[in-house]
Amino acid sequence: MSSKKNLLIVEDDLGLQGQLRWAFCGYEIAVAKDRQEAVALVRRHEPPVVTLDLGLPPNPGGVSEGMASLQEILALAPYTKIIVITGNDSQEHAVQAVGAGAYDFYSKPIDPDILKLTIDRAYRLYELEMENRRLRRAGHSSLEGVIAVSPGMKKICRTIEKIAPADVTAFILGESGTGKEVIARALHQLSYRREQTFVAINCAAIPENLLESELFGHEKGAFTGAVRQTRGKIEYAHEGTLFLDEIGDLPRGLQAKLLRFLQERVIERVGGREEIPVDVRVICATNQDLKELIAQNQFREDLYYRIAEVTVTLPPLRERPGDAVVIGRALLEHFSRTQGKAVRGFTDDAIRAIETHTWPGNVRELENCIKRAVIMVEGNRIASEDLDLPASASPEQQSLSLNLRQIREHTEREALTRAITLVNGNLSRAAELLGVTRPTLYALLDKYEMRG
Ligand SMILES: Nc1ncnc2c1ncn2[C@@H]1O[C@H](COP(=O)(O)OP(=O)(O)OP(=O)(O)O)[C@@H](O)[C@H]1O
Repeated sequence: MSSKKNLLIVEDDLGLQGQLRWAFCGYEIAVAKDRQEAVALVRRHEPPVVTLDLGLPPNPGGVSEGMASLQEILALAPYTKIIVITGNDSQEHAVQAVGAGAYDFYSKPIDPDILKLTIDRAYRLYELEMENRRLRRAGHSSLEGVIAVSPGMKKICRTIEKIAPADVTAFILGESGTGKEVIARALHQLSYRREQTFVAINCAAIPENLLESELFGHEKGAFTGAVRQTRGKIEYAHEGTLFLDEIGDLPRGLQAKLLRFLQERVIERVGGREEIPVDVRVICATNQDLKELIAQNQFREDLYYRIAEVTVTLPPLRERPGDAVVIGRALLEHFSRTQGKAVRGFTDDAIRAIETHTWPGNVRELENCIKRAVIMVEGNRIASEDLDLPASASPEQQSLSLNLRQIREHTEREALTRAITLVNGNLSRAAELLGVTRPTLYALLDKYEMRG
């Protein structure tokens, strides 16, 4: 296969075709004379860049065929960079074409040297976007649904990978919206129970008098309204995973019953006498300080040790350098698809705003913010004002440390993450941006365990 870059020239004028072929001989060139051929060649070669004459047969004097070709090519290959070639008196059509998704326009007469600059720029952008997408996919960690680039979260992903195959009871701690349920689901997906059900129950959302039967089920006639035998969530999760969210809100009486289940792996339905063996993996989560609840006698210490066989503490988003931007990009892609809007990215100031905001509501707040911005934005890129965030964190929101080594390490880590995020993971460019050599960059990445 040729290592040359593919370029498709869509041009009906034979003279111009020859001139362009010759001028761009450094590229692997395909030439189409009309819409049909152009579309066929896009299908075959998937060229990253296309030059497209707007005046094509059967309407060489107008722009309808050119515009239709533009739309068809973009529908087939939305990342293609199309440079529209127009007559020098049709600026209006050029602008219209860019509005319809063309990368740029060029007015005749053609100066190949100048056109080549535009084409080269289009290639660079295309490659950058591909790298960006690759990175975004890379940001999708080995854990389903979990996007993470920060060292803290990567470490957590490794922990989850390790504990998934073992049937230990995991305890996930973290502020609201940090992704505790996402991590619990990912843990289930990585375990041998993945084919079975994942049952989630929020202990704080169900009134105390209903929670027992919700968890353990009940026999017919166990209480007024118990008209038939009903299985509880624990039984539903048999052979799968049971996720008990807000475990700190479990009433004392039920704590004893849950403890017994965790020790003996049998349940008794409310009003029942039969012991039913259930095989589930239990994952608990909370954003409360259970030690404090134990001290206040609101949570049983023996239950705590039973559920916390392995504790995973999710850092808040503000302590996960780089995560807000990569998660933000994935959310932008998701919401622009689901909202049917062609939003292509963030402006640099929007990225800075995302990086500097402290996200007290964590990923959930980020999610709401990006969704709103996608709905409200008028152009095809989200700017900082569309995000509607405060300009920057107030000094009291930023923790102060007076230990010089800690400050240096923290700053270095942040600079590395920022640089790598800004250049979409291209390490040569990150080294350039940081003013260090590549080996120095690698050494720093190793030092902070930020590689791979
Ligand atoms: N690392 C991540 N990558 C992608 N999406 C995430 C990530 N973490 C969280 N989310 C998304 O953020 C939202 C909140 O996550 P989740 O419900 O897991 O948080 P939580 O800590 O369980 O919240 P709460 O304590 O309020 O129950 C969800 O929509 C989830 O999909």
